[in-house]
Formats: sequence, structure tokens, C-alpha cells
Amino acid sequence: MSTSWADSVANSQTENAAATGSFENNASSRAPRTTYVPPHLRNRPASSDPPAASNSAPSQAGTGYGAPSTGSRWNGNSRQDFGRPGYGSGSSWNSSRGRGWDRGREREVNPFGNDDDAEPSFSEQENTGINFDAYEDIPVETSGSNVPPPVNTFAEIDLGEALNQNIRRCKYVKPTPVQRHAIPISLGGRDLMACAQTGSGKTAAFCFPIISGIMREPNIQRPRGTRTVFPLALILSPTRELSSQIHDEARKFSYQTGVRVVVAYGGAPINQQLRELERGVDILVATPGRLVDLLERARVSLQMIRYLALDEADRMLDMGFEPQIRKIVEQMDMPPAGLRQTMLFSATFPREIQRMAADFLSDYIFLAVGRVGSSTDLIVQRVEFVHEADKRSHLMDLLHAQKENGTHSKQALTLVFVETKKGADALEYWLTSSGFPATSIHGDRSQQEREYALRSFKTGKTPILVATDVAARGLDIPHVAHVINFDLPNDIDDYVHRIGRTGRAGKTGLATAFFNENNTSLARPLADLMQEANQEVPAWLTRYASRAYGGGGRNRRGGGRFGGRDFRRDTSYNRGQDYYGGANSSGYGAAGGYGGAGGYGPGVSSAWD
Ligand SMILES: Nc1ncnc2c1ncn2[C@@H]1O[C@H](COP(=O)(O)OP(=O)(O)OP(=O)(O)O)[C@@H](O)[C@H]1O
Repeated sequence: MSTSWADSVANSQTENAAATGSFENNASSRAPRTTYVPPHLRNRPASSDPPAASNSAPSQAGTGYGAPSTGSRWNGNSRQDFGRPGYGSGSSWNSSRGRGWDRGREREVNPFGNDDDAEPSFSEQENTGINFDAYEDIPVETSGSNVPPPVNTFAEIDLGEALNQNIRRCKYVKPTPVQRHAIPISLGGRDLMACAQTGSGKTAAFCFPIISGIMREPNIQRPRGTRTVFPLALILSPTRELSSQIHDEARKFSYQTGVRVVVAYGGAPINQQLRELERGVDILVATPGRLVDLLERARVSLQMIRYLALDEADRMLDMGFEPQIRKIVEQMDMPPAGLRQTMLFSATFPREIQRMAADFLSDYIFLAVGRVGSSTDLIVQRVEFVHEADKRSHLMDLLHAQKENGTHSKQALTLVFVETKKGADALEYWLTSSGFPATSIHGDRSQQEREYALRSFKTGKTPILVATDVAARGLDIPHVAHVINFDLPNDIDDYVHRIGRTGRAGKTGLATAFFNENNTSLARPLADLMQEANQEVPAWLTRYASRAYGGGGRNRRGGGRFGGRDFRRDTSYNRGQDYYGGANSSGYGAAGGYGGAGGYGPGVSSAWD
């Protein structure tokens, strides 16, 4: 690019919710004690009996699960009109959820600080600076049957006044593209696999429908008289820091709604988390390992789960996490797909992961905002050929130039990715001994050290953070101006997530990668990715790319614009099957104009928003 990296940097910038209803039903429905019942399955109703259900709506015959009043899949109503003002139960908002929340709410810590009195209307409030123009031309594709149409404004969606107020407090003026599409789909009670670029607002896209859905069910009765807690929603994420961040966001969104959010992750004292859980939990945000621990201790039951969200879903379903996720979702007491609403979100969705993810979903809608696994063109990507031995001095040059430009501050943080924990320690040591204010985050550091490092980085105390992939996904750190891939990852998807720590929410950012002979398998996917994002691809990288074959993950996604897409459209998968519902298709978006020769089936919509 003609822009120098320095120029680019300069330009960038959770009261007791225990049920008040009776527990007799549930107690009597326990499995007889003549047979051994493992702790985690105690309190679970016999399969023919429904668990304690919402007293606001009758149970749906035959489902065996409670039926919320939301017009979602639990009450058997059509959800086509749900979520829009004037439809269905949209007006039955509850200022109190009837579970003693009013008392708790008085004690609720204000996650916005002290400025919650400010309630500007959507039109009056200030824009936070998000450059929505950056999203104008973004391609959007949906597939599946009866896809609910997108919305243009938050005002079009009946999320409830308390949630709307929090959206205003967050200074979100209008929904981002993924929110425009995903929120109506989720409010429609549909399962969703959503792929949208890094930093495009996916957290709110799954939090808003969950909070709104729970707010509509004021009097859900949950078992009492047990130390086991029964959350209604579960949000899983792969790292402690990301779970913590989602918890912070969800607490803002749920402030004064009566919906209580609790977080549980490893490395932190479990007793404190248990105490928080005992005070009541509607939405549990967790990492898989700590959740399995809580389930095995029978301190959490998943039998009341209505909403399951997997953030960074492709990572959650890859080899590292899949067994734990299968255990949580399939082998404990969670209602099966179809009886819970499942939402999978990520910026990348390799085809084989999509195939596996389908096991967790029922009649789902696939949503892609931007090409699957693409990077955002808000990020200026540079790749430089740097031999292993020269990496440190090259990094030093970059950092010195940055310092001289005054872009080495709280307002311009630099994130340096390395491949190993040892490498992270060594580079941090070398940087600090060379006079650069650096810290590091990786899996061998204690949780306290990890949290301290992240805080120190965010506040600008140490504006350089050396990190392994533990910081690659989901972290939303304002002012990360420069991401340096000191060591490139082996998989292009990891690269996409790493560079996505900058260029977020419509802001611009810079990503520099050090490439050498050790990275040849990444040459082709990297060159393709850069080209698609309108980046300048160095001639030497093109040469490496033309010599390389396969590797790096790109071939798993397929090529072309929108590459990868909904795997259900693979001919081999689709043969003899009608995944798009034929006559069930609403026809919405069928006129998207993108199909044609592309072979889109009925119900597949596509649009350039
Ligand atoms: N409608 C909106 N208006 C303005 N800012 C928004 C809006 N929605 C989200 N944001 C902000 O955009 C930033 C990125 O959002 P978020 O962290 O949810 O991105 P993401 O898509 O989950 O990214 P990643 O793929 O890296 O996990 C956050 O700071 C968030 O507060």
C-alpha cells in the first residue's frame, strides 16, 4: 500500500433470582433413588415429565420442556411477526420479573458508571465514532427456510424498553450489519449459524435476543431447595478473558432488566463463582472446562436452558474443545436441539466445522456478513520478508519508528503475536530490557498475571503486549492500532482473528506480518486473503503462493467471493435432500439477485446491503 505503516497508525484510532414457585413438581419427578443417578443428572425430571415450567405459558404438549411466552419455539406460535412492535406478545414487557428482582435491582452495580441518567433518544445521542459507511457495501448472504427479514434500526425491533435504554447508554445508534440480520432471526426463535467479520458487533447480536427473550418470561419457575442453579441461557467462549469480556458486555445490556448474568471460568477461585451463582443466574457465561467442573459438582444444571450461544464457534468445535462441548451439549441434561435455541457465531467457519456444528442445530439459518473468513478492509495489511534471525531487529525498527511518530501510547497500542509461550516470555524480556514498555499474555501465566497484563495494556501503561493465540479471538481492546505477526500462525483463520484485534467497529487499523521460509504453506491463503481485502500483495509473496499447494486452511473454505458459504449447499452434502424447505420457503430474499448460475436453492437469499 502506498500508506506507510506509521501514517496508518496515526490515522487509526450481574439478587437472588431463585424461583418463587414451588419445587414439588420437580422433586416428585426425580428419578427413583433405587438406581444410581450421577450428581449432575439429579434434579433432572424423568423424561416423561416436564420440568418446572414458566407459569406464564402452558407447556408445549410433547416437548417435555417449559414453554416461555415469547411466541418462540416453546409456545408453538408462528414467530414470523415476532420482534416487531405491535405484534404478538410484544407489548407485555415486565418491569419486574417477579422473582424478587426489584430488591436486587436496587443493589445492582451500574456497569455504565454514574452516567446512567442520560437517556438520549436514538436520534439525539452522539455517534461513538463508528464508521458505518465502512459497512455500506458489505455482502450479506442468508440461507435456510423462512428467513426473517432484516431491520434497519433498533427502533424497528421490540426488544423492550429497559434493553433499549441500555442500547442508548452504550451509544449504539444503529445496528451493525450482522445485528440487522441476526437479531430478527434470533427473535424469530430460529437457530443460527452466523459468520461476520471481526469487530462487527457479534456479541450484541447474540446477547440482545437472549436478554429480550428472558425479559419476556417473567415468572419462570425453577427448582428450589437445592444448591444446583438452573440458568436459562448459556454462552460459551474459548478463553477466560473473552468470557469475562462477554460478561461485562452482557451486564451492560441487561442492566435494570431483571436479567442476571454470571460468569465462570478457570484459573479464578471457584468459591467466589459459586457464591455468585447461588445469588441467582439467568445467563451463564462460561469457558467449557470450568462449566464441566460445575456440572460434575452438580452446582449447575442445564435442564432449563432455552438459549445456547457459542462465540468463536469454530474454535469451540475444533479438536481442542469438541469433546468438552459435546459433553456439555449432548451428554448432560441440556434440552436437545429443537427444544432450545442455538446460536453459533464466529468470523471464520471452515466447512468441516460447519458440518460438525450442524449436529447442534435444528432447521437453522446460515448468515454470512462479508465473505466467510474474510478480513475487513478496514485493516491495512502489510507482509514483510524477515528471516528468523532478523525478526527482533526488524521489530525494533518498527517500534522505534512508531515511538518517533508519537504513536506509541494509550491511543495506539501494539499487539505482537508469537507462536509459543516460551517465545512470548523471551520477547517480552528482550523488549523490556531494550527499554520498551511491554508485557505478555499466554497460557503459562497465572490468571492473575494474565488479567494484570491485559489491564496494563488496555490502560496504556504497557502499550506493547506480546501474546500467543490466547489473545487472538474476540478481545475488544480499544486503540489497538497495530497488530504484528512476529510469528505467523499455521492457519489462515488464526491470522484473520489475530489481525481482527485492530480495525474494529468501523475504525481502521494496521497489521504487519513477518514472513519467511517457515511460512510457505500460508503463502497462498495469505495472498488470496490480502487480494480479496484489496491489499497490496508483494510480488515475492505471489511467487511463493504460486509454488505452494494447499495448506493454511484456505482450501477448507473453498474459493471465490463469499467462499465457503453455507456448507449445506455442497453438492455432495445436498444430494437427494431439500435443505431449503421448498414450499416452506418464504421467498424472502429469493430475489437477491446473487443466485442465478451460483446454484442457490429456493429460500437462499443474498443481497449487497
Ligand atoms: N450497533 C453498534 N454501534 C456502535 N458500536 C457497536 C455496535 N455494536 C457493537 N459495537 C461495538 O463494536 C465493537 C466490536 O464488537 P464485538 O466485540 O461484539 O465484535 P465481534 O464481531 O464479536 O468481534 P470478534 O470477531 O473479534 O469477536 C465493540 O466495542 C462494541 O461495543
